[in-house]
Amino acid sequence: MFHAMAQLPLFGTGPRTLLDDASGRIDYIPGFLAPDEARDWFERLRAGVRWQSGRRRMYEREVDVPRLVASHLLDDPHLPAPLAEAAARVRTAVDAPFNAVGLNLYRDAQDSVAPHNDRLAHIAEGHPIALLSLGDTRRMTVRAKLPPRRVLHVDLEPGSLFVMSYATQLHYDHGIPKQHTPVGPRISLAFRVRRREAATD
Ligand SMILES: O=C(O)CCC(=O)C(=O)O
Ligand SMILES: [Fe+2]
Repeated sequence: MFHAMAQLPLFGTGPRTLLDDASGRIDYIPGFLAPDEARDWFERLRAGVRWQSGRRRMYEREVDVPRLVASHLLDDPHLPAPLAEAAARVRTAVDAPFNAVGLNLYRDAQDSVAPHNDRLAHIAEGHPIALLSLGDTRRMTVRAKLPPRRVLHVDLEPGSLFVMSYATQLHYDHGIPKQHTPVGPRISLAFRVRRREAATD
């Protein structure tokens, strides 16, 4: 999945493969972006993206998801510049034809994403999901769907890249829980290869 790993500019402690077996592969690359660059993209995206309150159906009601969201196709002529730059950068490390990015803004410790797997009906089969983190560090929990329910906790630091293979979405849920200690805002960029028929959804 990765190429030219040795040539990546690394500002952290180096890439780590957190999981690599029949259930899938997860890689964490701290310091994928330089700290200044991560800060710059964070500020520009926080100010420049049309953030929306996400809605999801829960039983009969619609409820707000506890974070702000946005999404873009990468061939959008109005793609905000930092997203185009980020997509190009991610493509240098992950060999996948990413065509869409989902953005999440966690405003504070109360914002979260519930455990889930990304919707495979929307993702072209076999392609990974790459999460670029900006802003404050939040902890991701990855938990196997079946017993024994193996759990991974990963602190997603600013400027890091977290890559989950397609297979992991079948075997694991991932989420960002609310936390008890105060934390500043975080933005994540989720790069995906969307199926053509799902590209506008
Ligand atoms: O914020 C993150 O790093 C995770 C986001 C996520 O799981 C998603 O957008 O599907
Ligand atoms: Fe997800």
